[in-house]
Amino acid sequence: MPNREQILRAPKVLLHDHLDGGLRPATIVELAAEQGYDRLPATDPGKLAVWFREAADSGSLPRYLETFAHTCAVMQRRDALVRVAAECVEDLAADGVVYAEIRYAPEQHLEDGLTLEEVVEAVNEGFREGERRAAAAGHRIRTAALLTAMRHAARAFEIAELANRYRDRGVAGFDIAGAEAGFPPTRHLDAFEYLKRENNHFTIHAGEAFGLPSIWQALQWCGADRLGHGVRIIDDIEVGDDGAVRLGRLAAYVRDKRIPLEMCPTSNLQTGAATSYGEHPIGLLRRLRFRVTVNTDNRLMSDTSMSREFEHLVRTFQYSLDDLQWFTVNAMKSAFIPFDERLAMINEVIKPGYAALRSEWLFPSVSENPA
Ligand SMILES: O=c1[nH]cnc2c1ncn2[C@@H]1O[C@H](CO)[C@@H](O)[C@H]1O
Ligand SMILES: [Zn+2]
Repeated sequence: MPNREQILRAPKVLLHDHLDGGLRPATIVELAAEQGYDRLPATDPGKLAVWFREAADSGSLPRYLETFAHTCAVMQRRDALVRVAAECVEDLAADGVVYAEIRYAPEQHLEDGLTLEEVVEAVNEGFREGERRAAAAGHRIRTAALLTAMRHAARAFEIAELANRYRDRGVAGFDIAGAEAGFPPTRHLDAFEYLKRENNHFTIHAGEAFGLPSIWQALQWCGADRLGHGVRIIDDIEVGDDGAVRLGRLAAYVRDKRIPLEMCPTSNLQTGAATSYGEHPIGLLRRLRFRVTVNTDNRLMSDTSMSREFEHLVRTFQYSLDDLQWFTVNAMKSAFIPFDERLAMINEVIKPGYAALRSEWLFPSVSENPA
């Protein structure tokens, strides 16, 4: 089993990470002070970090989502967006992430007068700055934005157009997020149909706080390329007492068509979508060879990172470096950047990275961690 330090150095790919769910606590405190935002639940970064984790640990998605009011509050100005985006990339790179798609909802950053375009450009600038700083610190990382529309709102078409306008300028695709129950994906069918006509890519948060009908709509009505979470697909899988597995039609479709599942184990424990790491559907889905990927969702609210998600899985399911490589290659195959770039990432970055880790035992006296 890989140890913590090897997991940190293993190349990792992250497809599902919210920009407004990953701020550094100290940055929130500083931005709030600069901007005169006085509603933070704590002004000590350590206490604020604990507050986010505990408040998000609510067992309900709507209550989990309330915590974003404080992060979005300090992300209304250009310089704040640039800073948060740059720090996000630095943090991911320091954690060994080599490719990340980071999402956010531009419509949530307009309160101080920025336009949708200004929001996208500020975040893009921050991502590029973060990539440069990471490289200077010895970490190579490539990042792209996904533009999210909020499912309770009515701006999905406009945000889809925005994503399309910036598709060769830092934006790799589109997403919808927010409370799931009561807001089915078909509410935004016009946006998805538009993106399909434009040959663009999108993922949909589905099967997290609501079950199979949400997944079915996301795939069969909306045509999602990937599923955000998708954990409830487990409801369409039967495991008999003898261990025999039977897939329903929808689960079989998801597996047969290699639909990527953006799974976020820790986030699911907080929102009540799963009860423990051991019981999390990711174990069975990986065994059945669904196209499972591992993600952070919200690093701040879940007090997590890609390495920590991997560590939990390694501890729970005894995963090896081969398993971690499998998740990572799955994620890279499922990314929204062009095929030749994904392939080169797999062959030139990911596989050699894991091969180097796997061969360390051959050189015990030079290995950084001989145990
Ligand atoms: O797990 C999730 N499920 C649904 N919506 C989410 C989740 N995490 C974050 N957001 C929502 O996405 C917005 C844009 O990033 C966040 O502001 C939050 O409201
Ligand atoms: Zn999410």
